[in-house]
Amino acid sequence: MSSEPYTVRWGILACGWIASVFSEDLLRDPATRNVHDVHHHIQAVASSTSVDKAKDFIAKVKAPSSTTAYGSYEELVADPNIDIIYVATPHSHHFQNCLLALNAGKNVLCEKPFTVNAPQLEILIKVAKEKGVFMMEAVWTRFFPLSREVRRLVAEGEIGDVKKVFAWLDLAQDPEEKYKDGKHRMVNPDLAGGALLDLGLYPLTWLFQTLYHPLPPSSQSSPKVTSSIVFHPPTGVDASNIVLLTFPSTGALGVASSGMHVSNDTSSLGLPCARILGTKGEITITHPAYCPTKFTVYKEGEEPVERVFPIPGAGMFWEADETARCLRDGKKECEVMPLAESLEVMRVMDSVRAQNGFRYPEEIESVEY
Ligand SMILES: NC(=O)C1=CN([C@@H]2O[C@H](COP(=O)(O)OP(=O)(O)OC[C@H]3O[C@@H](n4cnc5c(N)ncnc54)[C@H](OP(=O)(O)O)[C@@H]3O)[C@@H](O)[C@H]2O)C=CC1
Ligand SMILES: O=C1OC[C@@H](O)[C@H](O)[C@H]1O
Repeated sequence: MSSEPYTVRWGILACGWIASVFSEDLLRDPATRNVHDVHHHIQAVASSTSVDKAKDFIAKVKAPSSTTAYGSYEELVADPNIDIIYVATPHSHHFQNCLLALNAGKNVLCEKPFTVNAPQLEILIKVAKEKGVFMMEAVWTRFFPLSREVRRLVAEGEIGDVKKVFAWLDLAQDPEEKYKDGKHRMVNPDLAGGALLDLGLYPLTWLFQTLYHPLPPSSQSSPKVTSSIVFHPPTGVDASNIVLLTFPSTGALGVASSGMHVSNDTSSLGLPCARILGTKGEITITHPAYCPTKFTVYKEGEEPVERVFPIPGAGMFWEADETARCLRDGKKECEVMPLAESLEVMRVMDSVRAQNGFRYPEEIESVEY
């Protein structure tokens, strides 16, 4: 293998909050996280609002002044100097933006949740395969060294057979007051708002990466879903939810909950966001579920073992590094976040919404675009 790092040329689609966090992470020297095999270059940035917004974004994240600024997503996906498009629009727009990029023959890393519903994701997967390009949902949490270590411990039976997992992501946001006009993407049904799609993805990630991902493919069958939702009456999206999953091949149970009214760790006290219960012990992950830095292993008759995993930056670079390795190696998907598993999670969220009579406007549920 060459000793030169493999460089990926990124195209950033949208200039909102997470796009800036991700871009700043791309620009961090990989050596600061002891990564030497891949490197990231921001080739171009596009805003659907204006080219000036893209220019301001480039200046704000301190991307090189040679970075191309576009005033439309169409121009971005047509740029032949881009290897991969990072989609950072609200959930409602992921389907159409990913399709745009895929149809232009571009590889895609799309922010979570992948789409509004599973039928949309099925189409994206089909198109990505037809075009022969790489695609992945940007579930950054899965790529943390902490998550990899937890998956290893679970797979190697450190706490025996995992039979129950409880996971939470409640972030108190006072939506009645803070999002009073109903326009913010957290509560806006036109942007696929609500706790489940935005926050619920993370506790579901903890269930899936401990109760589903470690299983051999022949045992990875769809979980049975039972759920309850409490709505946010001003806009009709879900404010809070509890999802109970039963995994048929192992008989393991998982409870995932998310919401916008209370917090599962109001004062950053190091309270749990997940408890992984096995027949020989437990692993407790500290809040927040999207970027925890600590877990503790408890076993009968043994001192608890606490493990700390610092994040040198925002922590989004680890998913970018893995994406770069996949592109370098010619892979079309990543085994850490396989497309089939994204689809399973999306199907769970579809079931939860169907069980509770929660549908978004037809325009964004549609598979026609
Ligand atoms: N991985 C993580 O930790 C996080 C992931 N996310 C995910 O990232 C996505 C974006 O979230 P976030 O960055 O907070 O959102 P923002 O509202 O800050 O940014 C979204 C951007 O999308 C573009 N956009 C295109 N069409 C629309 C539209 N109709 N309404 C609003 N914006 C539009 C705009 O960029 P422009 O005008 O430049 O085209 C806008 O700035 C979500 O899907 C969310 O789930 C969010 C936060 C954290
Ligand atoms: O992905 C996310 O993680 C952090 C939350 O604050 C944010 O709302 C969500 O989109």
